[in-house]
Amino acid sequence: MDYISYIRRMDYDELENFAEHIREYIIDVISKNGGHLASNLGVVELTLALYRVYNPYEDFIIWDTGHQTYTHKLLTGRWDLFSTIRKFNGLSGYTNIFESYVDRFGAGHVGTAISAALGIEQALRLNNSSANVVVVIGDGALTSGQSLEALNQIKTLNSKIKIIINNNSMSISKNVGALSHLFDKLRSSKVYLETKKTLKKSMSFELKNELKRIRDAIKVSISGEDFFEGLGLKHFGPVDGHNLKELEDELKRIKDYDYPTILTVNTVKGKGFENSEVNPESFHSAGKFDVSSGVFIKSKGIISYSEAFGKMLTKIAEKDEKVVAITAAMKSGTGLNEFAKRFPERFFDLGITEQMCVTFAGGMSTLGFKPVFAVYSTFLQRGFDQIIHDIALQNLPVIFAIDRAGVVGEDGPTHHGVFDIAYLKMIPNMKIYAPMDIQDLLNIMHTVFKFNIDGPVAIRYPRDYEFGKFEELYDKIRLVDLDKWQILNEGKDIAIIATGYPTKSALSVAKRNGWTLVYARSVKPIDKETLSWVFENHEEVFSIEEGVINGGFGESLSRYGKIRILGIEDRFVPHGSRKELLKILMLDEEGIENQIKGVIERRKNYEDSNRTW
Ligand SMILES: Cc1ncc(C[n+]2csc(CCOP(=O)(O)OP(=O)(O)O)c2C)c(N)n1
Ligand SMILES: CC(=O)[C@@H](O)[C@H](O)COP(=O)(O)O
Ligand SMILES: [Mg+2]
Repeated sequence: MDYISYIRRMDYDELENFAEHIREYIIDVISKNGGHLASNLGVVELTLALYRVYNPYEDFIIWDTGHQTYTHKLLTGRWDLFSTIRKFNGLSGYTNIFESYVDRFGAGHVGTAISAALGIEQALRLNNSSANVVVVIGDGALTSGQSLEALNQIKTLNSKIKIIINNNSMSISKNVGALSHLFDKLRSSKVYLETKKTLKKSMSFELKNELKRIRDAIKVSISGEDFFEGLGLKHFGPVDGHNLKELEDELKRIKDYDYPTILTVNTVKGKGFENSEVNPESFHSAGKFDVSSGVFIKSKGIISYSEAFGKMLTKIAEKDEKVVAITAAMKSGTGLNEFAKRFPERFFDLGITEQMCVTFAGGMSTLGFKPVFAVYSTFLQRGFDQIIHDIALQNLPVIFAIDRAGVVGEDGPTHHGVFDIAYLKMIPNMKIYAPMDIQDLLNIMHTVFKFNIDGPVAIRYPRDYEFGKFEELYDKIRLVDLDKWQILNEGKDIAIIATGYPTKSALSVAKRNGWTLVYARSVKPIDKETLSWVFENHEEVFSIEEGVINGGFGESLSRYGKIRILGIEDRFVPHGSRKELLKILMLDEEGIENQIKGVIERRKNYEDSNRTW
């Protein structure tokens, strides 16, 4: 069904009913699949109005981050498939160019849309095409470094793009930084909105112009020169993002302007579902929930790595006033809520600025502080140069708490944290630890802070959980020899050297088969003594890691002897549950056993066939 011509035939009452229908559908599916509920509920009307004015099949609509594109997907040929969203083999939770050509540019990370749109616009020009280029970007994403870099080029590139700010005052948590205050002021220019509402029915042309003049005066008076106008864009709005008629009028107005334009649209994150309106942060990246109560469906008695990390850091900070925590807009995801409440003066949410966070941590460390940058593995990719240039080169003692290391599940390839071992391991001075379980995460943290570190340290752990309570684990913390590998099972012929999460599965396999299992808590430095012992005493040696093989842990061991590496082959991993993905990657217990037995079998067959000859 072609929903674009369908919505264009509707009157506003029909359109409003359709918006409600879309909301109900999204709520129903996301309550079962999990997903970015609040962001999507906020842009239903915006997407409908946008696609009545622009045609996504002809124009180029670029959605920043792509996490708010559920209505876009529903309207562009994916209505019937929507129940598969974020499931293995189902629709992606983001824009994805392999899924549909109207997903003009794939995303998942924040802040790429304006850059991509400017590139697309220049390419269209070279092709003599007059298609429109429109960006939809959240107020959080607009504050990220790459967005600002791109905004700075709009005038120079003689661009005509239209940027729509979806201003809901929220990143995942409350948006931070000076620009967020500017957006708040714009949002609450109620004088303008209310005057407009009162006058709109009887508005003459003169009155309309007078109103625009008032609006412009308000914008300038609250912010000095309008920030966006200073960058060469015409700035319109704010417009009520849930009023279809107003939205459409304003979108039509900017469509034909021959200059780059930015339109501020005020939306309510989580709109239309009471629980997500009241608590948009919890419903940003929502797990499964019960629609009637709005309560999340969670297993009881579990603790996640993130939660354990956050609690442990709070404990450590109680005793050590030099410990500070830094996040790039991921306070709750990285488990830092408690720390932020306990030590507000030692907690820094710097917004979506991973590069800045790395260098900021470096700066603090030069004055004797112990900065911990808690960051998802995939987002730390943004800070790669800063890690080398600002931290490692100066051997600064900064701790990188790398959450979501390994496959993350339903967010998929944009978010899997499978590259960090490879991109960190090659950096001189960098030490990398990968705990096999939550207990050892706490042990590593305890040890790292006990003995002052003398350079950068990364601790990587997965988006996973265990049954148990923090207090019980905390009671058992102990100092560990960080750089010494542990022989957890001594067997014969076959040895496995495992690091991080797959260690537990590998241990079960080793025990069952009488093989040796060495736990490499330290990815770098390599424990050469234990490694030599392994090579000298076993016929076949395997390594296991939840990360890419190219440039990974196993590859660094291959310099010292013959090793078979189990990890992630040279391809992007799709989305699906973590369990499903570990299975297809053959990194769960069954997969590890089958891979090793397969090698042994092939070797035996080869030897047998050689003997026959
Ligand atoms: C580089 C990067 N850092 C962090 C994130 C995590 N993240 C996803 S959405 C988001 C907030 C975006 O806020 P906004 O753009 O205002 O969108 P909203 O959800 O409010 O509509 C963050 C921090 C990310 N996807 N990419
Ligand atoms: C869009 C985005 O990047 C985040 O919202 C991310 O999906 C959060 O992931 P978690 O659910 O693992 O915190
Ligand atoms: Mg926002």
